[in-house]
Amino acid sequence: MPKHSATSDHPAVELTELHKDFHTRDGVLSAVNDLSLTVPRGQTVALLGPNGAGKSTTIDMLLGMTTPTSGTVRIEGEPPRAAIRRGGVGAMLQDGALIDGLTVREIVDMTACLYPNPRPVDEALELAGMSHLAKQRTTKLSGGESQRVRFAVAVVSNPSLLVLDEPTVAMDVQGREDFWDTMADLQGGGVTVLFASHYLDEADAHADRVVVVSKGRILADGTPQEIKALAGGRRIWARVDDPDDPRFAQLDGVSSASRLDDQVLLQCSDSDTAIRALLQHAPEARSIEIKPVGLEEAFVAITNADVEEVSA
Ligand SMILES: Nc1ncnc2c1ncn2[C@@H]1O[C@H](COP(=O)(O)OP(=O)(O)OP(=O)(O)O)[C@@H](O)[C@H]1O
Repeated sequence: MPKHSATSDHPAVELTELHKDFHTRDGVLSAVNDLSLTVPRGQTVALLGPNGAGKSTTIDMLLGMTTPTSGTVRIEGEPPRAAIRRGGVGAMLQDGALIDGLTVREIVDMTACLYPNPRPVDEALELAGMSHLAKQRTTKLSGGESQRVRFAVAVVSNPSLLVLDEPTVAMDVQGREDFWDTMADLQGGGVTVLFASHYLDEADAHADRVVVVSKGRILADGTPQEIKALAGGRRIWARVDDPDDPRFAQLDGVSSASRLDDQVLLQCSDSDTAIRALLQHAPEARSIEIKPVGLEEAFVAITNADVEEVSA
């Protein structure tokens, strides 16, 4: 168990009405806009959003690296710096530089010395799959290996909260699998995880909760299942004689219809009702497929709806 997990009743993360404005040549850019988020201990949260959504800025504020324009950040009831000082937080950042000229072990060892109750260095190297490269100098590492070192650095303080900004970028398929296997062990031990990612399959497979952010605001917040349901649940594809028939969109259980070559694609609010209505309206329908909406499609639908709303 992580050492801080039972010390207080506060949630792992509490972001309250966070705002961050950047003053640029073109005026004030609102990177994070009234963002509030509470993460209970032990939960794994994926922060998803298009480029420039405000994910990294939110993470920077969470880690005390950027001061919010307004709003508050608490980690297990404390300001970020206090939580980090006691070793309660491990972080992997997008551009976290590794000191040149040191070996992998020296870097992890040096980091361990900064904290009161670190994990044994060998264990951190093992968790990151870097034991065999412990003597390697950081300048000789590949992109994926460098990411693993950042992970070893993140876990060596024995944190109860891991904050990871696009953790598996540059990792190959095996590296990603190993990483998530290790994460599963840490999650099983009660560690809270907040990670930003562009890999929606990772969020779907490994997060308890998905928070979709765009233009600094939260657009959707729920389990991967709930987020997928927001985009309309299921879709039906069928070959029909007239895929342009506008009456498909009016069928019971159907929220919208579109043509795909010689098929009609029905976006369903209730796929059971929709399939009955489809067969009644177009008995010739064939090659019928019903598929759930994936997280990727849901993400696109949610963020596109936001663009349309803003430009309307
Ligand atoms: N230091 C800064 N000065 C000015 N603007 C900034 C600064 N840092 C970030 N921004 C702007 O704030 C917005 C949010 O950026 P942020 O890096 O948080 O997005 P992100 O969701 O992490 O994007 P990505 O997925 O591309 O990493 C962007 O428009 C970005 O250009």
